[in-house]
Amino acid sequence: MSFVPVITIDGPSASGKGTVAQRVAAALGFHYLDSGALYRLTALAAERRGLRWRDELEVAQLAGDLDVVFDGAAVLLEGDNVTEAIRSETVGIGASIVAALPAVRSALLARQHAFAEVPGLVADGRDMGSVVFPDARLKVFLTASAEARAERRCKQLSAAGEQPDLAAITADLESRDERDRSRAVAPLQQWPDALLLDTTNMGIDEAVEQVLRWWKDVLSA
Ligand SMILES: Nc1ncnc2c1ncn2[C@@H]1O[C@H](COP(=O)(O)OP(=O)(O)O)[C@@H](O)[C@H]1O
Ligand SMILES: Nc1ccn([C@H]2C[C@H](O)[C@@H](COP(=O)(O)OP(=O)(O)O)O2)c(=O)n1
Repeated sequence: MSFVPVITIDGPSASGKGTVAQRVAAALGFHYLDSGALYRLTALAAERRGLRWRDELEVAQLAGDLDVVFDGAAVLLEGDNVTEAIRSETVGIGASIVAALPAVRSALLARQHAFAEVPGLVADGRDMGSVVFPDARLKVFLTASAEARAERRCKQLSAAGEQPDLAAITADLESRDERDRSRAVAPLQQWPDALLLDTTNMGIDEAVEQVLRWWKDVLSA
């Protein structure tokens, strides 16, 4: 696996990881892994089966057996198009809850490794550089202030036809970040080998350009 070049982009919710990772992947012709989608799919599948998000063994078994197809931008769960359903705030909270269960994380590991194919992979999440792809050639920790992230999430939800409440979104982001940071397994953290990219006052283009510059540096080192 390690001969496939991997770029990891980890960071808190709504920092722009997915947007930047997809743009970098497109620029380099690399594959893209949205690892958060796997936790979101697990949470949604559990809800649909009537399981509680904290039932570790049942949810882990479900995660291991997930029938998922990533078809371009579309995501199918057991043949059902859930592209929008997995993006709701409720499913995001569920994802953060199931993601704290060690057996669920193990059940999703092989599926994530399978994304590392030639010519390369850009993977975004919380533990891409620390646990899933520790040998990645470039590791980025992408963040922004809680205010900037809450505003971005609100705009994103409005564009999707929801009517978000800024105060509720801010509270939700903060409690999700806290859960993701304080869990025992694979906590969200900026590890020493990751380069910090704070996009509080930076546009998407600039963030993408910075990652591509770092990648050039890696290749020429
Ligand atoms: N640097 C940036 N400046 C302004 N908005 C951004 C920036 N990066 C991302 N966004 C916007 O913020 C929202 C959340 O980005 P997303 O990539 O979904 O974040 P994450 O994957 O970290 O949750 C998107 O609507 C995206 O267009
Ligand atoms: N590699 C990952 C990716 C996501 N998670 C968990 C933690 C997050 O709260 C949820 C949802 O992740 P996702 O990246 O889709 O969430 P955001 O779009 O950043 O809000 O899943 C994780 O624990 N490890």
